[in-house]
Amino acid sequence: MGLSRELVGLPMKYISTRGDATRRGFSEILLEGLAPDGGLYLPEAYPRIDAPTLARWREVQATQGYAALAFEILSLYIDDIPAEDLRALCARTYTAEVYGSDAIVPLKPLEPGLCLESLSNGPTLAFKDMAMQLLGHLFEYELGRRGETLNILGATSGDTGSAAEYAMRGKRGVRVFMLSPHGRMSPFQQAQMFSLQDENIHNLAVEGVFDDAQDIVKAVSNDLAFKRQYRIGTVNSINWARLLAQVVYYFAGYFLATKSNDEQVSFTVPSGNFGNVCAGHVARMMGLPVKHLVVATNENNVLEEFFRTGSYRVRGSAETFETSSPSMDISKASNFERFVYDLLGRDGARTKALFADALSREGVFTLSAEEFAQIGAYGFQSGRSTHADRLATIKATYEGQGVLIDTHTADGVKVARELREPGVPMIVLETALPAKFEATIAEALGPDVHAPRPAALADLESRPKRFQVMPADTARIQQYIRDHVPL
Ligand SMILES: Cc1ncc(COP(=O)(O)O)c(C=O)c1O
Ligand SMILES: N[C@@H](CCOP(=O)(O)O)C(=O)O
Repeated sequence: MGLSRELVGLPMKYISTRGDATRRGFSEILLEGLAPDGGLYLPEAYPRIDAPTLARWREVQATQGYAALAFEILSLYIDDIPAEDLRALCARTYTAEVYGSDAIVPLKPLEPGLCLESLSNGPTLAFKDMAMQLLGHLFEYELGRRGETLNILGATSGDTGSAAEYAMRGKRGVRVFMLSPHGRMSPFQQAQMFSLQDENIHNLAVEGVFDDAQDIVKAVSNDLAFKRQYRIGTVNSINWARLLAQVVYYFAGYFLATKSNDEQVSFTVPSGNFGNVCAGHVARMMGLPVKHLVVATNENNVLEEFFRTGSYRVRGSAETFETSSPSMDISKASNFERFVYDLLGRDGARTKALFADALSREGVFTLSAEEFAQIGAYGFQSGRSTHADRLATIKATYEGQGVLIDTHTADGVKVARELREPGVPMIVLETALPAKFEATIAEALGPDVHAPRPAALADLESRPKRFQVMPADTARIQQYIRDHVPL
């Protein structure tokens, strides 16, 4: 596939998926988010892990823990932060105190050959904390070093928002403007965000779906004059640092599920914006022995359809269903562009033609037969799950294995059970905890089963809320930012 490089100590630089070949360092793209040509940043080439390195990393995880493994992986991609500082940032981020156990991402067996990787034991009970906590420390470090401030503009369908706000609370020099789809998140998710009273946190509930909010984030990021004047940064997975942090738990999960590096595993990833599974793609490109990356969607099945047909057909707001796995109610997977860029042999002009031209003109693009034939080499498979599947899976997993799972993880487990193969362990990423989606848990299991929640969140939904409803209008959001950012 020709997209990797050997570990020979070359400087690590980043380029855009849309053809801007300007080589930028990590710290620059950390604060920048989207590339100036509207593309997404990727490393010039993926570092390729040889067998001795993989063996050493297995040992590092077993003897020194997750933070040390994170440092090993991150240091291949970040060479403009001194190694000792980066090591300290990893150690400060990945602690048992924040993630509930020394293992940080323990595996939970479901049945022979099938397990969950627990990614949702951080402060906001979703996998977003795995990367967002690191991002909070990285932003604070880099802004402190430069003596600058940053105004983060984000979009959330339920979990990125609270993870970002919890990670950025009290961080020097950082303000957060978080757009969410008004009325479409669970009561717990809304309360997690809207109950925050911090001055530097602004919750803007947009009249629209997640994709409308994400479109606004991209439009603002593409207004380069505004972006520079108001120092706009991003925390969505369009920011490469988010993805990079997520690469680590694919390695960690692999080491926990296997005894030797000769074994292969597959991962099933409940998917929406394609950030999580794209991190798995990066891990696989680095040489992690992953057989399949299974993309599990809910009824909003744009991605499942793509991997089945080669056509990427985004849906408008009216066609985006409101489901019981609301964080995956996404019809334009912004991160998907990174994978397609790799699939097209890193042809920036073709990627731009598909994403900037065809998609905005017609709302759809279809790969050529030759391009579609390449997908198998990248290990992707896909499946879809519905509300009835979620209820049945939550019930079967609770009654059969005594494990209570959330609605998004249920989408993953349903698809994993369909696609797993004998002899290849299947790891399903647990992307949230059931406490966030109580109504559907009650629908699946009856009113007597309660999802446990941390004592500190017992009264969450009854706390006073601070948020503002706004139209899905880029100019109005920009005006709100002008009104709240001193120049
Ligand atoms: C609980 C949960 N599961 C799955 C997803 C989908 O992940 P991704 O957007 O990285 O595909 C999200 C949102 O991103 C989420 O919050
Ligand atoms: N599901 C996400 C949507 C945003 O995804 P991101 O990974 O790009 O931040 C959410 O819960 O907000």
